[in-house]
Amino acid sequence: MRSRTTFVRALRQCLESFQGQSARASAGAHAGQVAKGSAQTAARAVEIDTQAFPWKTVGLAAAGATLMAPTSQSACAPATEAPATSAPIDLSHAGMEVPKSQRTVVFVLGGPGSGKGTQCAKLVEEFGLVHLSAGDLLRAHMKSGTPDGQMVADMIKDGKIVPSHVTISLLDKAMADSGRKAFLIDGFPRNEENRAAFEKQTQIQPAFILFFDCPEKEMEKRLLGRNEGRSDDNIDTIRKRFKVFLESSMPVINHYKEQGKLRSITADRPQDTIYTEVRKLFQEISV
Ligand SMILES: Nc1ncnc2c1ncn2[C@@H]1O[C@H](COP(=O)(O)OP(=O)(O)OP(=O)(O)O)[C@@H](O)[C@H]1O
Ligand SMILES: Nc1ccn([C@@H]2O[C@H](COP(=O)(O)O)[C@@H](O)[C@H]2O)c(=O)n1
Repeated sequence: MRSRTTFVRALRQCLESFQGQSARASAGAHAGQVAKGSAQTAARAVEIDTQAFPWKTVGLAAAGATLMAPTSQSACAPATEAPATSAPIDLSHAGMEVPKSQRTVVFVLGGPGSGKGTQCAKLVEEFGLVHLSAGDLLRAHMKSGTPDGQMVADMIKDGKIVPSHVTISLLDKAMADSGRKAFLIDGFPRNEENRAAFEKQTQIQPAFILFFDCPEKEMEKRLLGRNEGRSDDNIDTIRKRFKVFLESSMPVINHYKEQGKLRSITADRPQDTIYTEVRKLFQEISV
């Protein structure tokens, strides 16, 4: 089983290999923006470029980071605007696949509208982790014209959980395409089937689970006010999603609680107050 120590080691390795550079890769986050919400942003999850920013932040950020990718550049494009540096370059950022055994994952869970995507965007901004939202990847997939796209669209509209093999394939591909090692996986695993299939297929155990604990009333208010044109942000589907969360996702959260891996955050507070607590979890492991 992969431990917290392993997570720290992986992050340190990244840190060491990226001194002098900062980077950021995200499933849907521009700096300072909320990560969720559109197929376009999800598509960016797998578009990582190798251009380097000057060193900006400390800790995991340094570990991290590749830039948000301009869509015209391939993952293997040379670092045309990189500042001069004698620091070693991690080839994982140049399009080479990182071995699955070196991947480190934090699952980000919580009810619909609990603020997972919002807080992930802040973590991406500060720590440079790769944010992969399962929902965003599925929404992009449903628009991709593939044969199961309509099935995924119907299931999302109905608040149902898409078969694990579809979601895991998308996550696995996004992880591989990123060329990176440390991931925030948001909205996954949603049920026991998701959890067991991910472990079996990837052999990855999460470092820990970041859980946003939020009352339904508050989540409902947020979802109804989100206004991103999502097919499932209507009161009928929202109620179905709450039911699925209680019946299918809570057992997964309880499983990780029993394993001592749950880091629970009270989520019906202002975003910045929440983030102050969230970031400490990641600072702890970056020192
Ligand atoms: N702490 C907060 N207080 C008030 N509103 C918030 C807070 N955090 C997020 N929001 C808002 O609530 C809405 C839902 O947030 P977000 O998309 O981050 O939730 P989520 O858990 O990722 O949802 P989903 O699982 O449905 O994708 C957004 O409009 C966001 O701006
Ligand atoms: N592991 C998952 C994650 C999501 N879905 C489907 O997507 C919908 C939206 O998810 P968000 O995390 O963006 O709220 C969700 O209601 C499911 O229909 C899934 O099937 N499996």
